[in-house]
Amino acid sequence: MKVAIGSDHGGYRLKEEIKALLTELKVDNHDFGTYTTDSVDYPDISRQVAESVVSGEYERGIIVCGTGIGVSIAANKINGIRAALCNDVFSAQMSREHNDANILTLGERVIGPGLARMIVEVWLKTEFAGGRHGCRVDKIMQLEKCR
Ligand SMILES: O=C(CO)[C@H](O)[C@H](O)[C@H](O)COP(=O)(O)O
Repeated sequence: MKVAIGSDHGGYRLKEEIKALLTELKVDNHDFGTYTTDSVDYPDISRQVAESVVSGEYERGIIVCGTGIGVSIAANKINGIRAALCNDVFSAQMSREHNDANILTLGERVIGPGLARMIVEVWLKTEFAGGRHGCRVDKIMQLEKCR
């Protein structure tokens, strides 16, 4: 699996931790920045990661900001993206099983690196369950046509 990752300054340290985890897990990944703790605008990073997932270059994306909220809102503006803010393991599992989330967002100012690692591992390994959830995800994607 190829994974795109990114963060703003508020998520930079946790993004680096996740990058190390992906390398440990031998998951092919690309870091879209930011590369320092200097202040940047999270929609710019969200857009780059989201577009790389929609284009098919990367299968999934992981984006970190201070809370995980801003990057999630921004990523969900891109057609084809289902970004889920998961600051707990159960939500991470359900976001894959029920929602087929293709982007995970996390908040560095909310959770610690240990929990974040567990969330990322579960999110990467959990498959979409399909069935009744498939119809619901299809209905979500149809909402894009209303834009
Ligand atoms: O977008 C966010 C909140 O929804 C993120 O937490 C940002 O990282 C945060 O807003 C950045 O805030 P800062 O005061 O500019 O560091």
